[in-house]
Amino acid sequence: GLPVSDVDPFSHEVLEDPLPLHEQLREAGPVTYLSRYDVHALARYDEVHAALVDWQEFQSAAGVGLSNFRTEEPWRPPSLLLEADPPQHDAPRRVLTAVLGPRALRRLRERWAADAEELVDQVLAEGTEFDAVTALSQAFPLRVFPDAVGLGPDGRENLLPYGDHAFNAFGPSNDLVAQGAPRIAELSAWVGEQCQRESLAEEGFGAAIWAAADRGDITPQQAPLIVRSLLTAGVDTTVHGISAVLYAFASNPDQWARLRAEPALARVAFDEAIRWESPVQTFFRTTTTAVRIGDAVVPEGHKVLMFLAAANRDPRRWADPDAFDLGRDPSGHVGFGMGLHQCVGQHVARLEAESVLTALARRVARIELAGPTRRHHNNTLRAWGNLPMAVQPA
Ligand code: HEM
Ligand SMILES: CC(C)Cc1ccc(C(=O)O)cc1
Repeated sequence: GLPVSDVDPFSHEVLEDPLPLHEQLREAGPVTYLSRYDVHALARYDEVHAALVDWQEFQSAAGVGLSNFRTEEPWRPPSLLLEADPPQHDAPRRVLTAVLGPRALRRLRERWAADAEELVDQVLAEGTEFDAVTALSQAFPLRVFPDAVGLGPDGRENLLPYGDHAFNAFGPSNDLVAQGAPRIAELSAWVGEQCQRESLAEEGFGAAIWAAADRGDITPQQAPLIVRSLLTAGVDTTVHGISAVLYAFASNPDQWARLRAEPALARVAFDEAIRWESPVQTFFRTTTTAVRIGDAVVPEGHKVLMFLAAANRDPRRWADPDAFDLGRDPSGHVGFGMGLHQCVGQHVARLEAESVLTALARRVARIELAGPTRRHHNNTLRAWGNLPMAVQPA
C-alpha cells in the first residue's frame, strides 16, 4: 500500500536537519503521501530522476511550488522557463542556453579568475580567520554576477532578499514566507525595473537577451521576464552553492589536500558538493494524468514533491553516499535538476565556484571550521547563515 505521513518537510526542525526525513522517505517506498499538504513525495534517485525527465506527465506550467497555478493566482507573473512547458518553454530556453552557454562564458573566465584572486588576497590581508559566508560565498557572486548581467551599481543589496523570498514562496505559506512578505512588493518593483532595456549595460547577459528580442528569437514582452529569471535564480543559488563546497572542504581537510595537489579537481569538487549538500533541496511538479509510481496511482492534477537532496544521497544510486569524495564521479546528480528544465545557469555557477576554489587553493594550505556554524532556513534552499573559518596560508 501507499505509505502515509503527516510530517511537515518545511518545519524548522526538518529545515535544520533534513537527513533523517530523507532516509525515512527513501525507506518507506518509491512514493509517500504527505497528508499535511495533500502531495506525493519522491525521495529515491530513480523516482526523482524519472519525474524530472518526464515533463509531459509531470508538468511545470502549474508551478514548481506547492501552489497550483490552475487554482491559485501566482505571487508574481510565472517564469517563461521554470513555470512553462513546451512549446511556450522552447524559445526562452533556446535564448538562455545561448546566452549562458560555455562559449558565452569564455570571455568571463579570465576576468572572474582575476576577480577571485583579488578577493581572496583582500580577505587574507585582513587575517586568517573570517566568516566565509560574508567574505567569500556572498562577496564573490555579488562582485561578478550583477556586472555580468549588466545591472547598474545601485540597489544590488536587494538581490539576495528577493531571491530568498522567491525560494521560500515555492513552499507553503509559513513563517518564512511571512517574513519576506512586507518587503517583496518593493523588492519586486526594483527587480522589474532592472530588467528593462534602458536599465541594462550595453554588454552582458541582459543586453544579449534584449538582442535576441531584436532578432525576433523572443518577443520584446518576453525579454524582461527572461532577465528576471537570471536575477531570481542566479544569485542565492550560487551563494549557497559556494558555501556548500567551502563547508565540504572545511569538514574534510584531506580532500583539500587533494585539491591542492590537483587544482583541476575544482570543477568536479563543486559538483560533488552540489550532490552532497544540494543547495536546492526540493521543488514540485503537477501530474497531467493519473500516474503510476510503485504500486500507487497519483491522481491527475496532484502536486508531486521531489526531494533532490534525498535522491543525491540514495544508497541505491551512490556508493558511500554521505561521503564528500573527490574520487567519485558525481555526474548524474540531480542537484541541477535533469531533463528539459535542467539548470540553464549551471555553467555560470561552475565558473563562479571554480574561480573561488582555484584562487583559494593556490593561497591556502589548510582550511578548517573555527567556531559554531548556523543554518539559514529557507523552504527550498539549504544554506549556511555563517561559516567561521580559519585558514593556514600556503
Ligand atoms: C549552485 C547554483 C545553482 C543551482 C543548485 C541551481 C539549481 C537549479 C535546478 C535544480 C533547476 C531545475 C528546476 C526545475 O527542474 O524545475 C534550475 C533551473 C534553472 N536555473 Fe539554476 N541553479 C543554480 C544556478 C543558476 C544560475 C547561476 C542561473 C542563472 C545565471 C540559473 C538559472 C536557472 C534557470 C533560468 C532555470 C530554469 C530552467 C528551465 O526551466 O528551463 N541557475 N536550477
Ligand atoms: C531551482 C529552481 C526553482 C531555481 C529557479 C528559480 C527561478 C527561476 C525563474 O525562471 O524565475 C528559474 C529557476
